[in-house]
Amino acid sequence: MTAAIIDGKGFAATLRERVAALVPAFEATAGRKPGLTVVIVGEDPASQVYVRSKGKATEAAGMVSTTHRLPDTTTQDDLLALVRQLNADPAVDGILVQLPLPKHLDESEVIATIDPDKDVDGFHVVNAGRLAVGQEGFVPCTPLGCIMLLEDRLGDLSGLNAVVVGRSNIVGKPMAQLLLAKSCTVTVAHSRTKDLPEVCRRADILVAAVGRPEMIKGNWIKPGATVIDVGINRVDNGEGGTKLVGDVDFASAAEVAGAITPVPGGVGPMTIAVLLRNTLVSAYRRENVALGKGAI
Ligand SMILES: NC(=O)C1=CN([C@@H]2O[C@H](COP(=O)(O)OP(=O)(O)OC[C@H]3O[C@@H](n4cnc5c(N)ncnc54)[C@H](OP(=O)(O)O)[C@@H]3O)[C@@H](O)[C@H]2O)C=CC1
Ligand SMILES: Nc1nc(=O)c2c([nH]1)NC[C@@H]1CN(c3ccc(C(=O)N[C@@H](CCC(=O)O)C(=O)O)cc3)C=[N+]21
Repeated sequence: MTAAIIDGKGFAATLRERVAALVPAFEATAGRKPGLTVVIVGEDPASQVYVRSKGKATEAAGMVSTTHRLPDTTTQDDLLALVRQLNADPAVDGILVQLPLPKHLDESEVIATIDPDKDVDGFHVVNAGRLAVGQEGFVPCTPLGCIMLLEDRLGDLSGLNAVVVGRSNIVGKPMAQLLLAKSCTVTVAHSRTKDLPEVCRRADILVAAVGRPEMIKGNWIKPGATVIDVGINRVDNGEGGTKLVGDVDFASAAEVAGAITPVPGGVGPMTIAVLLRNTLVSAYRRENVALGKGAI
């Protein structure tokens, strides 16, 4: 069997267009555009690239993008003061503090300081709690993007066996919560899981969010399963350069799976598109402008 390739990049482009199409109605009512502010501390080159592409995508969708670039020497107090200032700024609908932060800064305190109703990353404990109990809030962009791809491909997910490999607060755990909310039977695997290949083989839906290049092999996959590869790993390409690979060994997995996301071009582009979607939703909610259910 050769798996269908799930075109995350194409789906993300369509989602960005749908977001952009909903901006004018907001602007007409609120008298301003939705605004996303990104805060980046330090010079990490990969983070700089992500932040630039977020800024470009935000503007392309007709929203206001603001970026605060802070030096490595920024103190915790400086960063918290900036977050509080953004919380109080009515033109800011979404706040994203790019992670990871330099080691001397306390990420959890920074996230806890963001107004949960501007937390378009969905990382605040209030939003994690809302997701856990099924209340409206913000869902982390990467897992929400994965669910969109899964529902587009499979329709109703109820009753399917889903295995999530990875239990981080930003990907694995919210992914498991979302799959549970869609009535999947969910298993969360991690570094202490016994016989991971066997656990993976039970999955109709396999989500890999591990951070280990090409760890999940084709013979760990149930024939016909849908495989979502969240991993983004930069590795040697054997010719003196680098390339991006996922957490799934794409070549062997594609021979067994029914459908699979590629890296790049799969989940990554969805993360940014959902960030724009969350920012638009935040703007509509904050200004009490009606956004029909299921509009985005
Ligand atoms: N596409 C996108 O937009 C995004 C991609 N990513 C990528 O997704 C991947 C995961 O990210 P993130 O969740 O932040 O990573 P973390 O490092 O926070 O979490 C990794 C998880 O994988 C588990 N794990 C590690 N090694 C193994 C192993 N050998 N067997 C089983 N489980 C293992 C860990 O288990 P334990 O808890 O026991 O330590 C942990 O729960 C990374 O490649 C990252 O770059 C992340 C965010 C967005
Ligand atoms: N507060 C915060 N929120 C985040 O959402 C966040 C973060 N910090 N820190 C870093 C991770 C990682 N992340 C990605 C976004 C887009 C791609 C993406 O677009 N990837 C392209 C390839 C990009 C390339 O070529 O380098 C793809 O997979 O096709 C990947 C990864 C968001 N993150």
